[in-house]
Amino acid sequence: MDIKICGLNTEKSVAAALDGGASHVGFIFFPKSPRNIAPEDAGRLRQAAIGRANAVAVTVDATDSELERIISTVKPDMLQLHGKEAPERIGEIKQRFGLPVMKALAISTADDLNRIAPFKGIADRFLFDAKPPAGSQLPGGNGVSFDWTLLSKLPAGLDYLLSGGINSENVAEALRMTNPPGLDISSGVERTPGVKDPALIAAFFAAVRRASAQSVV
Ligand SMILES: O=C(O)c1ccccc1NCC(=O)[C@H](O)[C@H](O)COP(=O)(O)O
Repeated sequence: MDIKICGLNTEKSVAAALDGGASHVGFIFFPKSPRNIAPEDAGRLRQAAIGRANAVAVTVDATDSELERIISTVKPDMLQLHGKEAPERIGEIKQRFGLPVMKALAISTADDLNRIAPFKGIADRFLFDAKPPAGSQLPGGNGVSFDWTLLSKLPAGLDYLLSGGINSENVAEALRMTNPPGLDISSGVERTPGVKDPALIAAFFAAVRRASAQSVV
């Protein structure tokens, strides 16, 4: 199963994610986020992931020139579009930059699942996150979960990461309820907003391994 640790901004946190077995390491390019990172710093940190994990650049309604700067500096393996990007815009971005795209969609009701269809065949993957709480300036990284039972209605075979408020305590339940192709976690492995804790990252991977072992028995 894929596991993306998102919002990394130090060498130690990248190392903890890679040592734990992360398939994806995420870097946030959104100035209002406590996890925002300069492309030059992300470009340096992502070196450790080469040959071990995919580097994901997370942007929010970025312009072509912003994307150009991030992509040329960081050389990510994938883009995560976490804003209000329409399917047409995603098609343009894919054509212009030639990178796979993961489209983030916020889920709070069964109706939100209807927003998936227009992106099928355009987005390479989905990331299902919770809606930001009232007053939050962040479209992601809010540490809140949505009702995972809604995902029982997903089209079969859809490739997605389950995201939003996942942590060591609830990951077993998340896996049991949704059996997702992948997981994404950010604030659940932080000491304070924007500050990843290598010990919490290690504990998270241990919790995933325990949960996976139990599901095999
Ligand atoms: O994490 C952020 O600060 C952020 C800001 C703007 C857009 C997206 C952002 N995060 C994207 C992610 O993929 C997070 O890992 C995801 O939202 C889950 O976060 P959390 O609920 O804290 O685990």
